[in-house]
Amino acid sequence: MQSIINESQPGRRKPLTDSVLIEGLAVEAVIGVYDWEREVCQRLLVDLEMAWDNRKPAGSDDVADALDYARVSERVTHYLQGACPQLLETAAEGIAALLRDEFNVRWLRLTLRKPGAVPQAQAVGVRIERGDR
Ligand SMILES: Nc1nc2c(c(=O)[nH]1)N=C([C@H](O)[C@@H](O)CO)CN2
Repeated sequence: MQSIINESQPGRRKPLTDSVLIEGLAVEAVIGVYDWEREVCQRLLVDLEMAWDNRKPAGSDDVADALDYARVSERVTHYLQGACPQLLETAAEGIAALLRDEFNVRWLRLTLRKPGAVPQAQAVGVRIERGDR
């Protein structure tokens, strides 16, 4: 008997359970809503979990099959240093869009922290999830 959830149906993708991680990527960038914030660089910390099928790179031992966390880190840094948004939300959405468009990441969870923003707090930030695993 056919089950109600049939993953062998054409067009139906199996959820990806593997991930590639980047944690605590530190980037100095212009970001903020106040005038003084447009004149200085502030530290941002990026945490990323990105769905990826890690079986192929594990089999080939070839970084070309992997989601290269070094290339992603470089691209995210470059984006943040060029975008100069006011809000963390805007920055987070921009990063999510480029990961999906340029790196073919189908699901991601992104946490963006601004450790210096509220002196009484260790860090403040936003977290988003985009796409489907
Ligand atoms: N949800 C948000 N709240 C605030 C942000 C932000 O990006 N997202 N930004 C600021 C200021 O830029 C702040 O970081 C200055 O300390 C305030 N609130």
